[in-house]
Amino acid sequence: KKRSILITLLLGLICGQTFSQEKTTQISLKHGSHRSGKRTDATMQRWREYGLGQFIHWGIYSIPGGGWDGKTYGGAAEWIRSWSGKDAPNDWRKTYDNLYKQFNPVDFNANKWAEQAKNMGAKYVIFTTKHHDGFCMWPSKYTEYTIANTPYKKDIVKEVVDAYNKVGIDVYLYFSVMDWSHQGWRYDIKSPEDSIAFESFKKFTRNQLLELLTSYPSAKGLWFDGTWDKSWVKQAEFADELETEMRTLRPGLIIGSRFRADDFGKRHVDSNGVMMGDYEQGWERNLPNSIEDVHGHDWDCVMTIPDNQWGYNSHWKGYVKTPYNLIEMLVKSVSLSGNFVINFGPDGKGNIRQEETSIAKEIGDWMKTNNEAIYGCSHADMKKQDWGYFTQKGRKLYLTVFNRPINNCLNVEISEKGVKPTKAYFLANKLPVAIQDAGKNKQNNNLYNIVIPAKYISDKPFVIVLELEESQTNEKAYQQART
Ligand SMILES: C[C@@H]1O/C(=N\OC(=O)Nc2ccccc2)[C@@H](O)[C@H](O)[C@@H]1O
Repeated sequence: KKRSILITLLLGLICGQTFSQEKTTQISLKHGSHRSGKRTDATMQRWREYGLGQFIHWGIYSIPGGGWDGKTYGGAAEWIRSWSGKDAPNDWRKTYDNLYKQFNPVDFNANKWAEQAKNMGAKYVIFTTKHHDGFCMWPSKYTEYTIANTPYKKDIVKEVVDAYNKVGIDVYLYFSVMDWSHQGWRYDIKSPEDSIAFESFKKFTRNQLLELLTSYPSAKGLWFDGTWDKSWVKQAEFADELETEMRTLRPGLIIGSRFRADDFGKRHVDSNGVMMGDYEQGWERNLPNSIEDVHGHDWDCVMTIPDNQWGYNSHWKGYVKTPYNLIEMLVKSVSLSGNFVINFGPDGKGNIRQEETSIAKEIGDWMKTNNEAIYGCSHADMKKQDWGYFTQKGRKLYLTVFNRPINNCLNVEISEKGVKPTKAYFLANKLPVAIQDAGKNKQNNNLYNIVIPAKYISDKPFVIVLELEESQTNEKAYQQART
């Protein structure tokens, strides 16, 4: 018996020692993350308070709109140039590569787009300067494949930046590193020829990025894409130095986690699990389900209205999200301390389609009444309830109700020890709402029922404000319990 106790103790010691070594060993990286934790500067805080953004995918791919010669195809419309075989118009590439010669969006009016985005309640816009096909919506001097060589001629990026800034919406520039139009682009680097070609591509990419930052100084950040292929993943040093160069050129610049890979090809988070970039960009057409999924990072979710079409597609297939699907995703994003960005795909003439216009209107109407529960709000340390979501700003909790309980009682569990709600009222009309004390649960948390008046009818999600007393301790008491 004594021997077995001794062996158990020894094993425990060895495992404990191994575990503690794994926990503290950091892999030394030259090109991993250069900062951990959230950025605390004012520019990033402004980004954090946006809540709602607009994505715009607009380019040559908007001309075919997912089809050709009267036939439509299933893939993402902005990828049409890459389609081949039965899923593509025959002899497609040559046709596509000449489409820019007919790009003349006569209906384009950046001020109208900006007005619509303003009315929707968007605080920032992400605009495609260059998508994977390599066509530049600005007159880049590093390639002929630009807006300058189309019948339209004018600098669309400038028109968008100026129009959106004029109505107080910040602009972020989407840039695809992958560029199918450039001779030097490679998916991987497998030969000396690949290396030489890719060196010219890297130089071209750096030139274009510095050109964008210099030409549009009011752009607050870059939203990178097309960085998943091995060729780019192998450029840890180059990409790291380029990111540093861009941040030096534009102090405060905001760049997400999708730009570069570390010394070992790790993307989004480096080999030590530390996020690279200022916010997590992996939530693409996907949302975190809990605050744990967010890992304490800033993040944005970019979302299409149909299933998976970013560029204009004349025939939306599959499920098209309703305004209230999108409003629920927006509130859920803010309740988990993220931003929600809704994509619009204007057509080849520069029109925003009717479906997107009516969604923007419906969301805008809801935001006009309820934006206090969105702007500047973030996660509340409250137990998630079925009736909807909590967002918080200071000592105000915003309860956005999507699923009204039959008994009209919104369960609320306050884990901050000793903190009680002082009053509750509808955000829309400030009419008071009763707070019923419902005792304590087994974690000794205070329970309450917020009682929605039976006569209150709403066919839309609504917000109740719950004001809390000042917190009794600077550390939330329950956190001590958890450690
Ligand atoms: C915003 C979208 O970004 C893309 N691709 O994103 C991703 O591939 N996202 C992704 C992939 C795997 C996991 C997580 C995100 C593009 O190909 C697409 O055309 C669009 O511009």
